[in-house]
Amino acid sequence: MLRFEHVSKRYPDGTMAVDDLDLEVAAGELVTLVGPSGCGKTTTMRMVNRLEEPTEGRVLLDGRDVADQDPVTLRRRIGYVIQQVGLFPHKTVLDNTATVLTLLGRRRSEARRRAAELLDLVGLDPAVFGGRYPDQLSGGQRQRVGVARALAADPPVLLMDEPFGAVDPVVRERLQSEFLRLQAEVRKTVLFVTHDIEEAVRLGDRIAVYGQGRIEQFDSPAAVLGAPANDYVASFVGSDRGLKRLSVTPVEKGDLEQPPVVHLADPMPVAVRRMRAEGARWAVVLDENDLLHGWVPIPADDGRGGDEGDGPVSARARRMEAWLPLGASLKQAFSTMLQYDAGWIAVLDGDDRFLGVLTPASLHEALRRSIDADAQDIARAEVALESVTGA
Ligand SMILES: Nc1ncnc2c1ncn2[C@@H]1O[C@H](COP(=O)(O)OP(=O)(O)OP(=O)(O)O)[C@@H](O)[C@H]1O
Repeated sequence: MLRFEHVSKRYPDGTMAVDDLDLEVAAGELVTLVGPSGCGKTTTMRMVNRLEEPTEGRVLLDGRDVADQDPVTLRRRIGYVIQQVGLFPHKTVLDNTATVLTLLGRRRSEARRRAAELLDLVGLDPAVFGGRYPDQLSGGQRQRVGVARALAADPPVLLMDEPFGAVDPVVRERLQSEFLRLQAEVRKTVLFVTHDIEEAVRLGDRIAVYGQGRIEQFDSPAAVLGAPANDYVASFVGSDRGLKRLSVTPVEKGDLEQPPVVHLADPMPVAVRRMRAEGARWAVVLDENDLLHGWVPIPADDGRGGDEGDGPVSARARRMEAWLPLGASLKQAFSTMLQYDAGWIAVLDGDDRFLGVLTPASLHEALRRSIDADAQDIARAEVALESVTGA
C-alpha cells in the first residue's frame, strides 16, 4: 500500500534527516513512528504527501511513485492530522469539517450532512458542536475536529503527526481509545508519528523505532517490548517495559484457571462436595443459561461437619460483575481487578460463556509466559515456566 524504497532526505543545509529508509505499510495497517525529537519522523511523513521531496529513493503509494503524481490530487487521497490542528478560526466546526468536501465539488448541503456524520463518528454531537467556532472548543475537541476533517474525503491513507500531543494525559488516553475504536471501523492505512513509546505501543499494529534518521527496529509492539533489537531500542522503550507489555498482551485461554463451577439451582451440599474435592474455597456460579451469575464461598467449617444448609446455591450465591472478554489485554484485566477490588475476574467468550478466571497469580504467569515466548520465539502456551514459589 505505502512503501519507502531506500529513501533519504538531506536538507539543503546538509542535515541528513532520513537515511536510507525501507519501510512498508500494509493496507489497513496502523504503523507508529516513534523516536526522540529530531530523528526524522516528521520528514518521513511529509515525503508521503510531497510536502518534502526525497533526495534519494522512492515513496510508492499503491505501487505508484508519489513523485509522478500531482500534489493536489495526491493530497486528496491522504488525510493529514497535525498537532496544531490548523482549523479555520472564522469558520464553524461544521464548515471546517465540510471544507474538503466542498473543495471536492460536493453540494454544500451534502457536504454539511456528511460533515455532521463525521463529527458524530469522532464523538462530537453535531447539534451541540457544529455551530461553534474553534476557539469555543477544548484542546481535545479541536483534535477530534481535526480527525473528522482528515476523514472527510474518505482518503485511504492517513498521516497523523503527534495529533494528540497538545492535550493532557487523561484526554490523550481517551482520544487514543476513541481513535482505536474509529480505526477498527474505518480501517485506514495510517502512519502515526509520536515521541511517546506508550502511545506507539498502544496504537500501533507495528512500531518503527527511529534512531538518528534510521529505523532501529520495525516490529509488533510485543516484540519491540519483549525483544528489543539492540541497546538503543531497549533504553528507548525503558526499563519498565514489562509493565508496558501488559497493554499489548491479550488474555489467552491457556492463561485461565479453572475453579469449580456450580449452577444456581444446584443443592448446596453438592456444591460443597465439589469444592472440597478440588480443594477450593469458592466456586463460580452460573445461571440456568450457563451465563455468569457470581460466586459462592465454601461455608465456614464449624467443627461439626460444617453448615452447608440444604437450600440451593442461589440462597448463598453472590453477584460478581468483574469480567472480561477473551482477548482483552492483561492491563485491562489488572485494572478491572483493581476497580472491583476483586481477587479474581471471570473471562467470557464472544457469546458471554464462562471460560475460566484470572487471578493475580495467573496474570503474573501470563506476563512471564509472554516474555519467555518472545525470547524463545515460540507460542505462549508452549512455554514451560519454572515456578518462583517452587509450588
Ligand atoms: N527545513 C529544514 N531544513 C533543515 N533541517 C531540517 C528542516 N526540517 C527539519 N530539519 C532537521 O531534520 C531533522 C529531522 O527533523 P524532523 O522534523 O523530521 O524530526 P522529528 O523526528 O519529527 O522531530 P520532532 O519529534 O521534534 O518533531 C532534524 O535535525 C531537523 O532539525
